[in-house]
Amino acid sequence: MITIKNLNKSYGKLQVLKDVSVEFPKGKVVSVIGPNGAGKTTMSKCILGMVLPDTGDIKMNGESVLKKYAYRNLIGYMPQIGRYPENMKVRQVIDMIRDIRKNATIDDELIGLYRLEEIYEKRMGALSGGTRQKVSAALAFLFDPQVLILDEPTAGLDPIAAEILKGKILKEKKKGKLILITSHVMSEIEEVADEVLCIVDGSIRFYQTIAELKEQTQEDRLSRAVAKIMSEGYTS
Ligand SMILES: Nc1ncnc2c1ncn2[C@@H]1O[C@H](COP(=O)(O)OP(=O)(O)OP(=O)(O)O)[C@@H](O)[C@H]1O
Repeated sequence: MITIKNLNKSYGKLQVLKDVSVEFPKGKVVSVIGPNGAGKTTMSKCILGMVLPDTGDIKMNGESVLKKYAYRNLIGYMPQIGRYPENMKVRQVIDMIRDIRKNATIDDELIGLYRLEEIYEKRMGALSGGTRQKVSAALAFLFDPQVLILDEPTAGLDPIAAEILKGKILKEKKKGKLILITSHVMSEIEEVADEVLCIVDGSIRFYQTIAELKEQTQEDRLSRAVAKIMSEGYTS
């Protein structure tokens, strides 16, 4: 569904992505892991067209996305930190985004599950960090996109809100969507993801299913399997 080929990106002298090639199939939840600063968000932003790679290509459903725009309608994005006009009310933000895509199919399930209507008249600037995350999650899923890119989606969410989001992720996966999740929480990845892509220092360290990782390391917990691979220098 998304194919990345020989992607390179530098910021000044710092090479953040080094010849990254990977293929993400539909109907999977892929967790993107790796140390802080490894290049995970930069890769996501390249897919979204928010960062232009220096070299390489990204294809969605067989077509290059570089310097194109229409494909973005197929992707829902939840950023690590959602930035909104502080003075706008929650209702105004949601209406504004809806207005941009008048003819799109609407999936407002998360608006209901998070009871966002109850805070519609609050200003974005007055929301707690977790509530702001709920708005970001609701917006990411709002247009029923084929692909979801979620950057540390449960960071800051309370346990109930996090469960609701995990449930939603699994529900959308069943519909054949591709969901990429950046996360540092291994227990959570284990609950929702099928595959793990590990990026270290701008390069892919491994891309395997959770079952393969456990089998290869003979560990039954993902956190231990990943720790073992990282410390013992396994590659695949
Ligand atoms: N706009 C930018 N200008 C300059 N350097 C940047 C920019 N965006 C990211 N970087 C640098 O690129 C590197 C990779 O950043 P990126 O955000 O992709 O990492 P990450 O793997 O998502 O990290 P984290 O787990 O901390 O979110 C970091 O060293 C970061 O400082």
